[in-house]
Amino acid sequence: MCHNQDDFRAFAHLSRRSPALLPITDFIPAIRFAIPRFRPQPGRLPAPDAQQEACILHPPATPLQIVAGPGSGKTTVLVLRALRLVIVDGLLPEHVLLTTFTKKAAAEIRTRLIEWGLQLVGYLRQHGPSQLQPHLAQVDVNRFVTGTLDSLCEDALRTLRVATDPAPALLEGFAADALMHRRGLTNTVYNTGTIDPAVAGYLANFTFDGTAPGNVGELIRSVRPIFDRFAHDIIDLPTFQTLPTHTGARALLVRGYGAYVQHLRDTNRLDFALLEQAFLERLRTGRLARFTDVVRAILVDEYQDTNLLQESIYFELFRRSNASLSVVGDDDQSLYRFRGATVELFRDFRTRLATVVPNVAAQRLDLIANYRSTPEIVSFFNSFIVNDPDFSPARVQPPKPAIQAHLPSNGARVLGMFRSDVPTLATHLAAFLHDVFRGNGRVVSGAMGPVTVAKAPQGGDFGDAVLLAHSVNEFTSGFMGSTPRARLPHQLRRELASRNVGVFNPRGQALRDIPVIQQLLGAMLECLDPGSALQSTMRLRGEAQQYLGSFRVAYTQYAGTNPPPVQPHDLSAFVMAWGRRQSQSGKPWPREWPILELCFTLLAWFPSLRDDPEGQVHLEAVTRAISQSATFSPYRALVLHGSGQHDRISVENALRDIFAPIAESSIDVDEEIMPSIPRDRFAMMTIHQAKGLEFPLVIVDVGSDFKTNHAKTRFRRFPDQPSNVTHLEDDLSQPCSVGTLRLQRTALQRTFDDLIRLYYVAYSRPQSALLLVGLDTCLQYSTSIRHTATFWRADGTWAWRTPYSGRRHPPQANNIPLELI
Ligand SMILES: Nc1ncnc2c1ncn2[C@@H]1O[C@H](COP(=O)(O)OP(=O)(O)OP(=O)(O)O)[C@@H](O)[C@H]1O
Repeated sequence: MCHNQDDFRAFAHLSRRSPALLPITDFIPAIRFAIPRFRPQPGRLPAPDAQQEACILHPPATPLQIVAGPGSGKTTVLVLRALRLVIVDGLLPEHVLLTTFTKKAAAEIRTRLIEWGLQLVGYLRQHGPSQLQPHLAQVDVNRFVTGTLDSLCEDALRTLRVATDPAPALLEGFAADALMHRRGLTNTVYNTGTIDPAVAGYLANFTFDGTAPGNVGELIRSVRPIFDRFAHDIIDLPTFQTLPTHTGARALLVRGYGAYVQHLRDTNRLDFALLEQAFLERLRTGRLARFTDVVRAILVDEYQDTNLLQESIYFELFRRSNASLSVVGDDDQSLYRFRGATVELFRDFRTRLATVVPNVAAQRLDLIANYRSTPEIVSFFNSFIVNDPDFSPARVQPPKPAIQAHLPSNGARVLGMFRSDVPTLATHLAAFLHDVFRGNGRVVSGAMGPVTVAKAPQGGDFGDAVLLAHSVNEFTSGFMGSTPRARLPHQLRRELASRNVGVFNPRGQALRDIPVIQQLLGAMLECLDPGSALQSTMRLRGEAQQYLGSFRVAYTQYAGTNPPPVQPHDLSAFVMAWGRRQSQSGKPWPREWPILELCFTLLAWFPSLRDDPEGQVHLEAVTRAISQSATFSPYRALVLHGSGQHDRISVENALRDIFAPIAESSIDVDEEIMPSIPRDRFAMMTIHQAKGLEFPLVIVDVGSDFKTNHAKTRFRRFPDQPSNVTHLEDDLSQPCSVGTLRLQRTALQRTFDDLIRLYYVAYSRPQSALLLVGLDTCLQYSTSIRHTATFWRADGTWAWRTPYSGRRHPPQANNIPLELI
């Protein structure tokens, strides 16, 4: 078989015991000599430990699945394994591909590879055997191929093209949505201002509240996940459109999808889902030979969040390159079902790989030693993950053993702060944080006596703490005209501000609601289209008109304060002159003016967008919207002058393609834009964002939104309905090859699984202290507020409550494993 011949060629290289290279038995000692953090020290456990060593030294020719608990050093292991492939097995860094889930994690891996790689290579150049030297002379540790799978696909498609494959342009979310609307949905699903009723009826199954999309914005938001899933789930479209229910709607959606994909193809653009699809297609048709010929090792981090399309890419790469394959993940930390992540692909990795590549038997190794958290925290998240017996079949079989704590105790138990209302909670939490980071610490009771929760003596600051929540929105969304209410993140921001402490929560509000962004956009609007002369004649949706109006008002009010600089001209004068296309420098007005340049010029009057870390993130979101609009908007984000009717149309296009999407909240603040946050800021982030991170003090909001057992909040704590994402999985199960795999658990079970994994990730982030916060109604003995995060089980039993002996039940649950402060 061709595969086996290739196998021989590649693995002969990998398993060669060449005397020219470092013997495998010398690798770990070399690490310990060369890299300071692995140097043995009295009182420190040897690192890497025995389990990590087994993973690093595992033979490259046998695919490896590492099931790694939180804080078990999986990144460490991946990096050392990659270095071993170079030093022991003679690969060059450019042969080794390492992928992970986020750009941030990829950057972290790269930093460690380069730092440790340089130390190791430097050491071996001096102390390694002479036969190793010619190989080391070729090793450049900067050449490891690292990134997210998307970034690697994009790179490969761009750089490894044959002359007939043009370089594709990659579209960001809102640009892809705009084209999906214009080229895919219009004239199929959406005709002359109306959404096809059959399609609306079908989509209602997957909207959050079960109502059909009522306008184009909602239509786009409900269709996008379906189109993405067509690619990620590798949906067989002919089967999909002949399913017995909603057949007409399915057929229309498939037509719309076809038109959208065709348009992108014709104009040589790709959205993110199609990027991976295009990569796989080229891989399969042998058009990426230059890539597969070079790859000798593939190491994948965060494999538990892989989708079917990505799995197909990895398997195809493996099949074609016969590279050494190692995947690392933690089924208990899979969080991205809504993006098509399918934890079963990790759970069943070995059997799935064997199906695709016969005669290959992957091996599983577990990493269960935790080097991040105190034993009290480890024991807390261990008991959390086994709390609900109904969850256990969802885990890797057999489940990895309980995580073992390796750090010493600091005496503190897991803490809880529960108050009667959010303002009190915010005040007390701010006071606690202030004591810890600005005062002498806060004394709490520990199992062995009082313990002081205090900042690190050297350099400890607010940057060591984080608030994690399912959502960090600072306000509730106003419902039916009601005023939005300030949530814990906002109340805490105010409380900390009153103590002169800044917060970093750039995703706390939609871009369109941030006052300084409103002022900037209003100024830009008044430059482009003074007095709404054009805007008022355009057919924009009500929400867009309304917000664009309020941007202009925000600008007018701000300009009224005559903000500096006022020399050589003030803000109003600049905007008015721009509106008249009248140069203030006496030069003739250019024929084309990039809107991005207008934005940057205006920044002179908006210093917080330049200097404040939150402002920088918001500004970046706006400038990305402008530059992305240039990829699809007919006038490429330019304003024309002296070109007749094009002058007007260029402005109308800018309003429609840049400003309206911001006004309709179609542009997100990218969670990966993270400027360097000053250490004295207190960060708030979603649990999703915190994946892979660690902090000395982690505060998890488990209940500040739950005063009563309101039906509307159940999906966040104790769902009585399957989530819309699991509904969609069910709907697509037949035309998807992993459909039945997912259906091994009911949609409601999967909805619970997602919540359990979410809070498991949250509870495993802290190093020294974990504090759960919420309203005290959540802890009452007779509470009706069930919540997975507070150890309720799907069958309605509650681990924190045990039978009482007296006549009246106690006011508070009697088995709460928290030190309440
Ligand atoms: N053998 C070891 N001895 C001491 N510390 C270690 C060892 N291995 C890893 N660590 C440390 O443990 C912490 C967790 O490691 P790492 O960030 O690689 O975890 P992870 O497995 O990726 O975690 P998660 O899955 O929760 O994101 C890091 O601070 C790392 O330096």
